[in-house]
Amino acid sequence: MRGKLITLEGIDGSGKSTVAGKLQENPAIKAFEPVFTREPTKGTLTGDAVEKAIQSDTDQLAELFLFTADHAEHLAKIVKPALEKGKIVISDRYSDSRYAYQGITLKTHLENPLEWVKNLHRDWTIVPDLTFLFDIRPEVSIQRCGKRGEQSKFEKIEFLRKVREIFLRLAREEPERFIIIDASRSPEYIEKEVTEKILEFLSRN
Ligand SMILES: Nc1ncnc2c1ncn2[C@@H]1O[C@H](COP(=O)(O)OP(=O)(O)OP(=O)(O)O)[C@@H](O)[C@H]1O
Ligand SMILES: Cc1cn([C@H]2C[C@H](O)[C@@H](COP(=O)(O)O)O2)c(=O)[nH]c1=O
Repeated sequence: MRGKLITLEGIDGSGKSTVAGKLQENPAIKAFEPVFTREPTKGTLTGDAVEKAIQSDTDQLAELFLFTADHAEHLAKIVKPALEKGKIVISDRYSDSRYAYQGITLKTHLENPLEWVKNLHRDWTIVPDLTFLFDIRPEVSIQRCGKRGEQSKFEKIEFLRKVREIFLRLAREEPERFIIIDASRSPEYIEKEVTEKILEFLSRN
């Protein structure tokens, strides 16, 4: 039986990686022996290319294709093999990040970048079975990013406000797939809520 793909999404600083780390140590989640992964991938040719691209003023269309190439590699080498073995896969960021972020960065290149990027994926991607959207005001998430000391070119309030709007639109369009999490709560509270929702989902599917 095919496994289940669960994704964590949200703007920079929304707390996805912190909760992903907690889930990896959570006994109730560990019992399912899930595969934890992320996009952009780490330690791969495509993930390294993405890392370099987002640290420089790479053309937005070129950046999209690098993120998308990384997604193809992620599917082929990690996601598909795990799902075919019946495993649960939990990914910290996935395609919805591309739709939300490049749906904004490509406004200078394309008339309707969100639909164009979604169509680019349509015939070959794997749609998640469950997506947690860590929703937070960019004013709060940017403060958190500042505290952790690193600054990516995407960590700008007005940009993240537009990215957040796309994430919320994606969630409205697929209410059966998305669970919106109030990411302003404590990491402990969010871990508990996400764990409960995952266990509930797995008991039904
Ligand atoms: N619920 C929370 N409340 C307060 N601070 C938090 C919370 N979750 C994470 N943080 C802190 O905010 C910063 C960003 O957290 P984290 O890296 O988990 O966010 P993220 O969504 O993965 O960000 P990015 O996508 O940019 O990697 C870290 O310094 C982390 O310690
Ligand atoms: C998968 C993906 C990510 N991004 C952006 C989101 C972040 O600002 C950076 C790096 O992500 P991380 O979680 O901080 O490692 O890249 C994007 O623009 N498009 C994507 O498809």
